[in-house]
Formats: sequence, C-alpha cells, structure tokens
Amino acid sequence: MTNSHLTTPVFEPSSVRLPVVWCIGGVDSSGGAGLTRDAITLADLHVHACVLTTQLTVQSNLLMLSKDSMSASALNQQWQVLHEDTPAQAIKIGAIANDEQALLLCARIQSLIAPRPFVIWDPVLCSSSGGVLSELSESVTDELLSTVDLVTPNIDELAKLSHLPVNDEKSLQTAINRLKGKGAKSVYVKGGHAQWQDSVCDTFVCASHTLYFRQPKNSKGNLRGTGCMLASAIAAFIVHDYCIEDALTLANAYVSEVRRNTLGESDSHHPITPISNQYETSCLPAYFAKTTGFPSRAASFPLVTFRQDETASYDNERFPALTRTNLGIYPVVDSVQWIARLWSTGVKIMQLRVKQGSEDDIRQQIKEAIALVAHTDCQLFINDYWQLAIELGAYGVHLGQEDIDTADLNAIRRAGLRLGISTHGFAEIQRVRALNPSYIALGHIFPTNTKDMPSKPQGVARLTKYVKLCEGIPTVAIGGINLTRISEVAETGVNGIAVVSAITQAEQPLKAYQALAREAGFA
Ligand SMILES: Cc1ncc(COP(=O)(O)OP(=O)(O)O)c(N)n1
Ligand SMILES: Cc1ncsc1CCOP(=O)(O)O
Ligand SMILES: [Mg+2]
Repeated sequence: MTNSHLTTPVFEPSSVRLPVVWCIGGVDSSGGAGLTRDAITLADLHVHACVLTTQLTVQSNLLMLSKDSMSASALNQQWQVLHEDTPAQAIKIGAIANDEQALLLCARIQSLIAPRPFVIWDPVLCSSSGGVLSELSESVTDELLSTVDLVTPNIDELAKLSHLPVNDEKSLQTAINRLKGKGAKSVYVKGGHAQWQDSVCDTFVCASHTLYFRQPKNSKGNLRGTGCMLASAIAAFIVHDYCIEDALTLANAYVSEVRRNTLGESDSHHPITPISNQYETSCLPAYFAKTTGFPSRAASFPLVTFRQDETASYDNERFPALTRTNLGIYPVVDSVQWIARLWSTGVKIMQLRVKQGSEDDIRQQIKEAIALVAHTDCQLFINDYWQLAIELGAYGVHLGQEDIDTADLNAIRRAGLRLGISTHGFAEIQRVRALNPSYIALGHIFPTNTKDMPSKPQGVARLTKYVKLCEGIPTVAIGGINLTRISEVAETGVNGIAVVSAITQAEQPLKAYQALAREAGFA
C-alpha cells in the first residue's frame, strides 16, 4: 500500500444542506469521548450533529468522578423537539444511563415511520477513563439489540452483551451468533482488545454475510473516544449514502487516519506523560485526537476480506502486468463477430463477454477471438470462463466479485494470464487490491440498461477517489458511459473506459468507437 493522498473534492456536492445525525449519549467533561467526540467527528465528515444528552459525566482523562443522569422525560423532550425541527437521517446511540432511558429510546425508534433513519448503538458500558456508564438489565439490553440496525461492541462489551466468554475466534463467533439470536440485525465487533489476533481484526456480521477488516496492530498508544469516533463515522458515511460495507471501510480508515495524525508513526513521541500507572494501559495515556476529514491515505484503509482465511489461500504475488496501461476505450462485446469488427480500429483492449450459448459454442468463440487478435497489440480478456481461457491460452481473464470465491486465482496466475476484477465501492476495492490484479474495474458509474446491478451508480466524484485509492494498479471505469459523459470520466485519471452499448447499439459502431476515443482525449 502507498501513502499517497486521495486529493479529491472531499464529499460529493450532492446537497446544499448538511445531512443530520442525532447523537444520543453522555457528555464527557474532558472532551475525549461521548457527545463531544461524536460532534467533532461528524463535523469533520461534513454532517450536522444534533446531541441528545443522557447523562453528564465528570471525567478527567484518567478518572471518572461522577455522573448525573437525565430523567427519561427530559430525554423525551429533546427527542420531541428535534423530531419536529431537525429530523435525523441516522441516529448514533452511545451511553444510556438506565433502563428507563433505554426503553424510551426503543419505543421512540420503533415508532419512526419509513424511511426510518439508520440506528447504530455503540454499547459503551464503561468509559475508557474507568467508570461504569450504563446499568441496563438483560431484557432491556435485548430489546435495544433487536431495535437498532447495527451494534458496535468491543470484545469486552460483546462478552457482556452475550453473557459468554470471548477469548478466541470460535468464542467470538459464538457470541456474535448469540446476539443474532437475540434479534441483532447486524454486529460490528471491534477487535482491538483481542489478544489472540496478530492484527487488529474487526468482524462485521449481518443476515447475509460476514466481512473482516484488518489493520496492523498499533502499539503507539491509546486514543480515548475511538469507539465513539468509529460509530459516528459509520453514521456519517451512511448519511452520505454509502452502502454499509463501504461506510464501515471508510469509518475504519477514518479512525486509523486520526490515530496516525495524532500519535504519529512511532512509539517515541508520546505528547503526554502518564501521571499514574494504577489504571489499565487501555486508559492511558490520553491524547487529543486530531481530525482529518475524508480518509485520504491509501495506507489508512483496512484490508477487507469476506472469509477469515481468504488471504491465506492466495499466493500473494502480483498477476502479470498489462502490456500497455494507457488502455483507452475498452469495448466489452458478446460475440467473436464483434471482435472481428473492432480489432482493425487499433483498439488496445477488448473483452469477450458471452452470456449465452453451449459450452462448445463458447469454446469456439474464445478460440477464434484469441486467434483474431494474436498478431495485434490488442489485449483480449475473457469474461467468466477462466478455465477455457487458461486452456486456450488467452491474454487475460475478467472476473466478478462472486467469481473470486470459486475461481482458482493461483491457477490463473501460474498460467501467466492477466486478471481484471470488478468492484463496486471501497470495501470491494480493498478486498481486491490485496490480490494484486492486473487491473481493477470500477463501476457502475452511471445507470446502465445492459446489466441489472444490485448496487447504486457510483458517480464521477466517487470514481475519482477510487482511482486514487487504486494507485499502482491500472483502473477501468464501466457502466452507462456514453459520448456525453465520457470526458468527465476520462478526467478522473482512469486508465481505461469500458463500454458496451455506446458501441454495440450505435448505428455506426466503428465511428462511435472513434468518437468516444476522441471525446475522451485518447485518440
Ligand atoms: C471491464 C469490466 N468491468 C466490469 C465487468 C463486470 O464483470 P462481472 O462482475 O464479472 O459481471 P459480468 O460481466 O460477468 O456480468 C466487466 N465485464 N468488464
Ligand atoms: C457488464 C457491466 N458491469 C458493470 S456495468 C456493465 C454494463 C455496462 O454496459 P453499458 O456500457 O452499456 O452501460
Ligand atoms: Mg463475469
């Protein structure tokens, strides 16, 4: 990974008004955690924070001296006023003082009508300065678990919420399953305190899948309020319309970047000397987090995997590099006839993407396509059929996300084929960067009629960030790109622009190819 900055417009200028997140939790008089940390994080990520106070805690960076809880009716009043005045797109809950407050919040959340704000509960049961913040009964905790959309415990909080010991990978999974059994919709466990791991591995589990987010272990010191920061950052990225997987990836990168900004690169620069050693090292020493804005360093991003052992099954070597990386227009076509028609344009890369036909027919098409471009400098990729591509000696293979789980990537690399992989956001890019492919496809950029896409169009502002994040690996943009939109796509610095319908549906496909290349500045 590199340290280069993703110097882009920070957020897409999608709306004039800032999105709103409500933060419900305690005031930490030291400013290290709680509502102050939430509000700072949200402001840093261009979100307006409304704060609903559950308790006032008198804390220093080392001690919690006292706490005073709000009455449930005072909390209710705060909710009521904001509900009418400044409704939330997401709600982030931190410390809840007691059952009465928790039940009020459950009732209020349950009464919200669609489209309901996304609700995150960071179940801070104790403060990092050493005091108990929440005293909730088991039944009320369970009610909260099944009411919110995402709960973000650390290992100790997971153990408390599940009433199970958590001391290795197996018991962690069992405890997560216990929370799911209690009705939790999705769980993000922060692995910072997991002694048995050799990296910091956070685990996200929802109804359909599990993701792991890994960062190197950081021995540079402790920063207070990182739990609040993470949950607030998740809320921020959710209200900026990122899918949950990308919001988690970005929030993880954000916290890592704040840590790096604050603690520096080495252990030797502790700005504050601990004044007592009677507390756990997790409480000491205290630093004041430096904000950072949208995470801008590729090195801050976590490695994302979809299986615990995912990286173990790869050789970790690079796939062969492309012969030419200034790819230009990348036609993606569904028959060998199209390859025959287009190669004379001088096209530098093409893809055969056949979705129908018998295996014999597809084999024949791949064979003919390879022969057609054999003595040209056109780099021909075969979509999906990686075994046939190896057998028939293709230049490269293009695979989708689902294919990564089933295709033998090591066999593709050993056979000397290039590999291109589709991605649809930050989480998938971080998954794929670790595989060192020959190129990364980024899509879909605009709405497309060619393929049903489960994800949303990404737009050009996000594409710009993706291109920067992929630095060192060639990139290809795809999806809904036509003559009108191509120049803004080219301006992102992407290496190639893949098109289907802009060529295959054109009245004069060869002229359409030339016009696209000219408009993009590739001709
Ligand atoms: C250049 C390029 N980018 C993305 C895709 C999509 O590939 P995939 O996810 O495998 O989906 P299908 O094309 O198989 O429907 C692509 N083909 N080319
Ligand atoms: C195969 C594929 N993968 C992501 S978008 C897409 C289709 C792109 O087609 P078009 O260029 O016609 O929008
Ligand atoms: Mg495919």
